[in-house]
Amino acid sequence: MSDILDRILAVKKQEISATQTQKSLDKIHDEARAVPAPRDFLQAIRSRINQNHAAVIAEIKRASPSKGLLRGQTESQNVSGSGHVGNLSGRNPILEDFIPTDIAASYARNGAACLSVLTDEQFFMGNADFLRQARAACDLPVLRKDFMLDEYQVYEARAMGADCILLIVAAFFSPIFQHDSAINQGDSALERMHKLETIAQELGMAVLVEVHNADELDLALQLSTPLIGINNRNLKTFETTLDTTLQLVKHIPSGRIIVTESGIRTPADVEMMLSHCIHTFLIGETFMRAPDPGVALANLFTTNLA
Ligand SMILES: O=P(O)(O)OC[C@@H](O)[C@@H](O)c1c[nH]c2ccccc12
Repeated sequence: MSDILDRILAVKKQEISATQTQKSLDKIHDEARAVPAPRDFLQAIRSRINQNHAAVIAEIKRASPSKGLLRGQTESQNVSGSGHVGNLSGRNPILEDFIPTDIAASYARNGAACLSVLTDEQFFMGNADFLRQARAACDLPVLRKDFMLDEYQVYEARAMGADCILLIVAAFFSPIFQHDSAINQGDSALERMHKLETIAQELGMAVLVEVHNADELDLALQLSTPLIGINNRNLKTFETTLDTTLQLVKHIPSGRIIVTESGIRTPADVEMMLSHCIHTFLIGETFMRAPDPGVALANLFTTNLA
């Protein structure tokens, strides 16, 4: 039975070819060069750390395949059809409205370094418009959180306003990339990751390369980006353990910025990471389930760096 990452990638393959027939690579290429200049994602992280604060990449994620709906309502639940539920007192906070502009502004007010916005529609109920709206509502640089396989998606990311892309190493190790020549076009995993990184950098975007084990980390360290994400959630099984970060961090040379991703919930989790000199965090669910996501961020990060 194929795992969840393989299922997602199979859908991505269809999406990439479908969008490309609607809009050519040349056209998206032009759009990527016509949008306003990118914001400096790396600098935003570095300057928070230089000011002795943890750098938080705060995520806007409406749902996930493992947890279902995290915030807001689905179309069928939304009786009014307006996208708003009205201000009922005493309601469950997770049924608060999902309004990307409000969430982004709250994250920015409460000290986030950057945003991450899920744009995958089918598995995460995300949308490119959520990224556009969130970015327009604040000054923070924004990561397009999606499953990248093809150069088309990198241009598409910039065209929607993204300032950073995610490269998930496991995606390039997957059977769909390894065995489907329509997708790999003869490239090895490393060659394709290099190509996507180069395009992103030419467009002025940063690259967050995500790993989950030592083999993936070997490949990630061959890229030039300093941003290494360690995902505490295994995308094949969806099991989460913060130990993943603690194990892999030992193998990362100095000079890289390590981002601990997923499953961070409590002040004790944050303290534990800080005590291992990990200063950059990517957090979604904990904030999305809170009545006000930005306030939840401020409450989780109360201490300065040592
Ligand atoms: O909601 P969490 O457990 O705080 O996790 C956020 C982020 O790390 C997670 O959404 C994520 C990390 N890597 C990904 C790759 C694809 C989709 C989602 C992700």
